[in-house]
Amino acid sequence: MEPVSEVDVRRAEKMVSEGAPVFREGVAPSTGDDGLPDGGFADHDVYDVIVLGAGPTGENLAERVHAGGLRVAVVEHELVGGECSYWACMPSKALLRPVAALNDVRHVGGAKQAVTGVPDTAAVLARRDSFVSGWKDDGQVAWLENAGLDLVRGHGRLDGPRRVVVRTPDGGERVLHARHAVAVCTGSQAALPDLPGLAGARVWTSREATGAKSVPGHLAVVGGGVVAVEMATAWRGLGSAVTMLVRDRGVLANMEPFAGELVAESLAATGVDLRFGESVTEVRRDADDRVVLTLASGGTLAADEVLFATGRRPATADLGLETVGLKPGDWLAVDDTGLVTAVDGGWLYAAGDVNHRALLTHQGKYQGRVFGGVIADRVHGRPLDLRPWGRSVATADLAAVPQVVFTDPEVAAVGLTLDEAGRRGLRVRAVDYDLGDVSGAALYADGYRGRARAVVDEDRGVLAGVTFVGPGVAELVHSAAVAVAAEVPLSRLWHAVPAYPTIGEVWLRLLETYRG
Ligand SMILES: Cc1cc2nc3c(=O)[nH]c(=O)nc-3n(C[C@H](O)[C@H](O)[C@H](O)COP(=O)(O)OP(=O)(O)OC[C@H]3O[C@@H](n4cnc5c(N)ncnc54)[C@H](O)[C@@H]3O)c2cc1C
Ligand SMILES: NC(=O)c1ccc[n+]([C@@H]2O[C@H](COP(=O)([O-])OP(=O)(O)OC[C@H]3O[C@@H](n4cnc5c(N)ncnc54)[C@H](O)[C@@H]3O)[C@@H](O)[C@H]2O)c1
Repeated sequence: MEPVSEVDVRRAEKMVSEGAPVFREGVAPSTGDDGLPDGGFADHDVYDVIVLGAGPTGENLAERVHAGGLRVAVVEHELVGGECSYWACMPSKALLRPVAALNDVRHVGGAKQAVTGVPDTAAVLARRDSFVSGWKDDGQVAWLENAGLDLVRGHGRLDGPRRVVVRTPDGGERVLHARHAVAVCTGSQAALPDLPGLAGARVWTSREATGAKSVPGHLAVVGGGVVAVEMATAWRGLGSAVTMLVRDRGVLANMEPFAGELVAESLAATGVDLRFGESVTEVRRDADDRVVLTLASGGTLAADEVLFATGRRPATADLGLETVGLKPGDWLAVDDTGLVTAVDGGWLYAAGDVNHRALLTHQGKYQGRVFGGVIADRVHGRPLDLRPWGRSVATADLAAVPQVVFTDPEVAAVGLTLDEAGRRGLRVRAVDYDLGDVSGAALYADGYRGRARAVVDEDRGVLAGVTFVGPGVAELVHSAAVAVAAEVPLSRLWHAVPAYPTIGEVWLRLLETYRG
């Protein structure tokens, strides 16, 4: 079976076997002005760089730092691989994929007649379990070790500049010293509202929603963001009755408005009870073990489970931030090279969810690659390239973040929405196209419904953002990411000829519409 690890194990093994740079004592020497106390601690507890958190971000950052010839410790208090591998991206997509596959077939005349049953939910859950390796991290630990990184199991806390105290699983304590840098890659956790009764009501967060062992009869979902719509899609597709309680007027508020509209329409068509402008004021479990929600509009709603998909908070509450002058529980704002802006001395970095730039695995990995390289360059005294899109800055975080929402229809977007571009003061024009009018889309699904928008930066003749909504559009997102990140002039995009008849021919239709 393919490695389910979010990191490409084979690539790492190849890299190691090909003799990628390994730590050599002396490459990054302690110069005496490195701020470490003289003696009093074991050499093996002195590292060039300490990485807190072995999620996708920490793994990538540590690998880059090590590739730069530095000695790295990675501290992890739960599973190597982090939220993404075990409680987020992988299990959620493993639940969604069978639902999407069935939806696809049900929209193709001649094929749909072959689908007469319902999903085998036990098989779906077992497949999900295999994608999270039964919540065991042996594969990722092996990757880490093969990559030459030292794993330190336990809860890490800062204890002043460049010092980390690790509470180890055996109840002991290990003190680590960093010669050069500490990189906080501790991610984020589900944020729950402060509601009466919530603490004792055994509500679901994204962890329970992606890890459930059975299909709830009736699931209530609070929230209208990405987790809410994806989990409503998954569990509705697997047979749950689903009620969504959305306090806003629509879902997916940060995307182009038509994305949320099409997704909400489709959720309603599958039988999801969508209630907009609705909030929960109290939660309790009743004697029958049902969860009872008191609603702001009056009345109550009883369900078997309730998922609070109400956003994220940084995993910084118990990180010793107060020992370096920061406030526990805060996001860690960084500059474009990853340095925490509020801490002097150039030693504290933060990457991934915890810096709040873009809460997505691929952006965390990207930051890991960029910031890891920066750390190594700074240690070796090599010049940085700080120009926008230079090797030492995470420019894409600001201008070209791709995201796919795996609902039916899918939403694939990159860069700025029309609204965001306007707020940034760009002179832009929106170009819209009905995806159902593209031959490849019509072939893909009978009655195909979808829409595309390109946001054109009129002053520069390039794309500021692109959004596709429709079945099967997920894989289009990278073409759009290339166009936006590379700032391909529209005049040149005409020469990127989409193959006929694919959904990608929407690119041609968007250009024709823009030209008029
Ligand atoms: C349900 C859901 C689905 C998602 N789906 C997608 C998706 O499809 N695509 C996508 O791009 N993104 C998705 N995301 C977002 C993605 O999961 C995060 O952006 C990603 O996990 C962030 O990676 P990270 O390494 O920054 O943090 P994390 O993955 O949270 O890793 C942080 C690690 O640090 C460890 N840690 C924390 N504190 C300490 C400490 N003090 N000491 C030691 N270790 C510590 C944690 O145990 C963890 O292993 C999803 C999120 C959710 C909730
Ligand atoms: N496919 C993907 O890329 C994917 C999938 C899932 C999650 N993610 C990432 O994970 C992050 C977290 O997702 P999320 O959906 O939890 O957060 P979110 O910020 O996207 O959405 C939170 C939702 O909860 C609502 N909300 C917040 N507080 C509330 C309250 N007290 N009562 C009622 N509603 C409340 C908000 O209005 C919003 O609709 C996102 O930033 C997203 O990028 C990505």
